[in-house]
Amino acid sequence: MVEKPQAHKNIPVLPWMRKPVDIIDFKETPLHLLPSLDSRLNKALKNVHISSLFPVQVAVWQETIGPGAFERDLCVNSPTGSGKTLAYTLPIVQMLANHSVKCLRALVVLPTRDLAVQVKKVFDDIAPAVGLAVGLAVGQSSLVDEISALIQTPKLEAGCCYDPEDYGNKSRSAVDILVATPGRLMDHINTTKGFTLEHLRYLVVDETDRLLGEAYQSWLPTVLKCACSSDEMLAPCAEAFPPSFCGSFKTIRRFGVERGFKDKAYPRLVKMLFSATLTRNPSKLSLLDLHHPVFLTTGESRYAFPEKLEFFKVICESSDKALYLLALLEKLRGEKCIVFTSCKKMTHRLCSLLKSFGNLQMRIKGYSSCQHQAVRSKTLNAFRKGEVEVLVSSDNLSRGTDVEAVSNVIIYDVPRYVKAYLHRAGRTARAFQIGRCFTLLLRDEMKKFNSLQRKAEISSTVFPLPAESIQSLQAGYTSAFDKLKESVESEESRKRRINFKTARSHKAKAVKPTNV
Ligand SMILES: Nc1ncnc2c1ncn2[C@@H]1O[C@H](COP(=O)(O)OP(=O)(O)OP(=O)(O)O)[C@@H](O)[C@H]1O
Repeated sequence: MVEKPQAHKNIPVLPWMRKPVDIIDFKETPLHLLPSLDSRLNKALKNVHISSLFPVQVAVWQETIGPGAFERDLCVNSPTGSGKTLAYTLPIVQMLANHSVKCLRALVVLPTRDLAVQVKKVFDDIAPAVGLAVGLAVGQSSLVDEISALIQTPKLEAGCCYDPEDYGNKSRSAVDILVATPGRLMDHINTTKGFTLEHLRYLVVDETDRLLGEAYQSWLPTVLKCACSSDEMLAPCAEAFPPSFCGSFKTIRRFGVERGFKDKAYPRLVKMLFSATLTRNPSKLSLLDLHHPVFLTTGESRYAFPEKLEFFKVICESSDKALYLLALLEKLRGEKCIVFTSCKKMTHRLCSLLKSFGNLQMRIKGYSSCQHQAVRSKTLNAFRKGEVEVLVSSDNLSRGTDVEAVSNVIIYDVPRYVKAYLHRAGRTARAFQIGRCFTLLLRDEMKKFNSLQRKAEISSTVFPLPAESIQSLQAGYTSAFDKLKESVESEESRKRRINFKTARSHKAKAVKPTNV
């Protein structure tokens, strides 16, 4: 393996990040040439039409199952849509394939519920083939239902008396692998009887930069504390927490030797980090207490985009930006598109405008954090099935979401940061397919956009929209815009009325005499 020096020496990075393994040196490999692949997994992969592994998957396989054999923690930075999910699910499932006793050995943490559901599906494609059960802790169902899916309690026999304490201690994990969001994971750690991380061997932090960017009730130090024995626990942040930090939950990591590391008698907790924009911030990475980490990245650029992604820009005036979007959507009719806006308010307004434009016969839906989770999941499913052609969203959908056959991403509002641009653009051209990213640009945004392109090391060409196609939409657009104005005004006056009523009732309560 050739270890290439990193190009960006001016960015302060940890020493091990300066000598990455380049994923470009790995080639797509047919399953039958993959060393040591369990034949049951080979079959399961073929059942879901996977006949070869992508380069990042081969690179991770080499570090985990091959000569590297999980000796070091892994930090993987690989473009959007390059197959990072299977890169970690496959080695974990292969490693756990021969365990007959059920206990929670692998934990995957993701920032959102939809992403966790998506990753669980990838595990579900392969894990049952080797007898492994996969659980989901995301708050999709009630806590009680979730607990009964995750924890096995001993069957009670009629006529016998049970000590409730003893009964609770006999509860054990019903799953080998758990995919979770941080909030629900913390609920189980703090309150679920029988839920334990003491057997944990693999911890995956997917979308690492996003998860490390937000504290989410200190989920990371808690997980590390619960999963590592007290003498192994080295995370610097752990000392900041009092002994009662994990509530009634205590972890004594067992000394059952499955695979010793160096002179240690217990299996090490292997940590794997994955992102298309992996953080290089030493203080953030230090929170993970990584063990001789190996850094796998693609090429020498700080930001790598999918190979077959093409970039276009549409230049317009602020007064008719939405009109240009309409003309562009007309042009892309019949192809799946995601339109990215700057915020949920914009998503809502743009979506209303597009819907009230009568001539555009396309199924358009909005996806935003204003909506209930069930509504969002339903919308996403409809988009996956092709029942919705255009999805309008803010950054809620930009990370990790994998929808097949999205041909175009349209960036309606230019984001400030390259990372945000990269994740949005990466919803297309996935799995080495072709895709197009269009950016709508006002003239005075050109300078800012050029600087973003320089940082991202990409360039875009102007996408021509003929003047006639714009003019033909003008009348319909003006009437849709008027309708939108009316609905925004009525919505705002309704909000004002509600606020006024609420304030009046608060005031009335405040002056009510207390006669107790
Ligand atoms: N070996 C493979 N053969 C065929 N398709 C694959 C293979 N591996 C992954 N895919 C498909 O590629 C798509 C992208 O994979 P995945 O979602 O894991 O990408 P990712 O690198 O995690 O992207 P992001 O950074 O956006 O989260 C998925 O639809 C997946 O089914």
